[in-house]
Amino acid sequence: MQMMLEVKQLTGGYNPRRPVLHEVDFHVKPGEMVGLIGLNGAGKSTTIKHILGLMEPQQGNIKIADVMLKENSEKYRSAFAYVPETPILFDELTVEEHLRLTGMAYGVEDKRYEQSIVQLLEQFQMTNKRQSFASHLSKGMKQKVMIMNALLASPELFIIDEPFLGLDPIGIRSLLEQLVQLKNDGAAILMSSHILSTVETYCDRLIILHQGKVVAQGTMEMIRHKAGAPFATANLEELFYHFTKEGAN
Ligand SMILES: Nc1ncnc2c1ncn2[C@@H]1O[C@H](COP(=O)(O)OP(=O)(O)OP(=O)(O)O)[C@@H](O)[C@H]1O
Repeated sequence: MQMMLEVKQLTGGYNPRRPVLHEVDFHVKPGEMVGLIGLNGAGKSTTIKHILGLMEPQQGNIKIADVMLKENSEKYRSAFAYVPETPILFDELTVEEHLRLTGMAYGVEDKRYEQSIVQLLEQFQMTNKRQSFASHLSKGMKQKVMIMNALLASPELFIIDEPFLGLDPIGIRSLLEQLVQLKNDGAAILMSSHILSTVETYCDRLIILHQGKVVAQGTMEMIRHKAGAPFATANLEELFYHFTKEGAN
């Protein structure tokens, strides 16, 4: 099966003499939700910045939809939508204007646009905020606008950074339902989160980053196997602790 996202032997960071990431290697296929987890400072956001093309790999390469950014930036960029941890909106635009902009940027047809935004606004309990300016929204509502924009764009790959923090329980459930639907329809999803129970329940595979290295990856079964016999029935939190405790690797 074609890889939607391929990160190959990625070494990178903010200073060429002191890389933050060391030969990070993983992929996400269509129809898969993959969780990227690690302690504070493990390198999750740095990995995501490289994938977004905001940072240049020092070694290795990244492909989205089979192309590197430098080979075909339009194909690379239009294949994914990114939901950042901290919402980034235009204060002077309304919720609907944000959605309209996304619809235009991703070429969403008028008919699908109308149907989608009515559904999204309802699912995320934002119908009565349709005409509100972004500056008048709460933090969680801003996060919902970012998520609705990504869902409206409906790309082949979603990159979602710590999506649950600002959301209320209904928002979390709506997001998870939508992600499962998208995945079942063939989308690839890379999600970074500290909420391990949710990651364990929803992700098909996991990548555990520790001090800029992948210390374990695969299905829960594969990660349990790697941890050894005492972890045969361990949950993700126990496995996470095992692989990220001081000096684990
Ligand atoms: N702008 C920056 N300049 C220099 N170093 C940075 C910068 N941003 C992050 N770092 C360093 O890179 C390392 C990885 O940080 P990163 O933000 O990728 O971690 P993270 O896994 O996303 O953590 P968290 O769970 O806290 O969000 C840390 O040592 C951090 O200090």
